[in-house]
Amino acid sequence: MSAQLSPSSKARPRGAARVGIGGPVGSGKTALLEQLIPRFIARGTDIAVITNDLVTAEDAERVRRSGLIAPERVLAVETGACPHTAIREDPTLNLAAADELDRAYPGLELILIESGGDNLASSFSLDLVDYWLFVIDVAGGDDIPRKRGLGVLQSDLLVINKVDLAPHVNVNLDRMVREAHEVRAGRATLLTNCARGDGVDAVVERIAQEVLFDR
Ligand SMILES: Nc1nc2c(ncn2[C@@H]2O[C@H](COP(=O)(O)OP(=O)(O)OP(=O)(O)O)[C@@H](O)[C@H]2O)c(=O)[nH]1
Repeated sequence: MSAQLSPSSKARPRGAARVGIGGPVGSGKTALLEQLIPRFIARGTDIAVITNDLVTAEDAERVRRSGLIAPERVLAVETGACPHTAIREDPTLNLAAADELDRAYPGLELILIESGGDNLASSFSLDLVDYWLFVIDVAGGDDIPRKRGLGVLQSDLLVINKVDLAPHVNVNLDRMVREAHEVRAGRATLLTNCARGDGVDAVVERIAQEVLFDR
């Protein structure tokens, strides 16, 4: 596919599409990233990654060490105390990192930007991303969709992760999904087990269709 067909190309004629991955602390954002990277590489998508951490580059180091992607294609943004500032109010650091990747890799098609772990109200600026995922997990409780956090309501794709844990934490998955559909006004919701990779192909497919326009 050509990145010139992506929505991002309208704003940035030669740039890669930019996809945000946000969500509460520990919901599985990095685990999802680690499942997405090999799938996009296998389908021939030219990708790079930006991770956001509070005061370290821990997530970036984890992804670099994983061997899933060339380490130089993974940039770290250190956000300080407020992870959401760097993806919403003032995304300057992330924009600079994404521009740097665009310059370094002229054929780049997709940049995955993982936010630091935050709360249910976090969201991405559309100046930074073309599309964003919000990752919650069943261990946080099946009432999360009912709490109507901004991430749950407004993300382009809601990912409910750790479905394998549902029986162990007394979560009624059917009800959780139903309530997610109710509050999201038709926006997509997908279920994953990022420890095993279950459900991740559907996430890739969704991004390919909606961001890369590549079926
Ligand atoms: N059982 C189970 N564990 C998972 C799943 N996905 C992630 N985990 C585990 O959950 C923990 C947190 O996962 P991470 O990927 O580090 O979560 P994160 O959202 O990136 O965390 P922060 O960056 O600290 O906000 C790790 O111990 C993962 O192994 C899943 O689907 N099922």
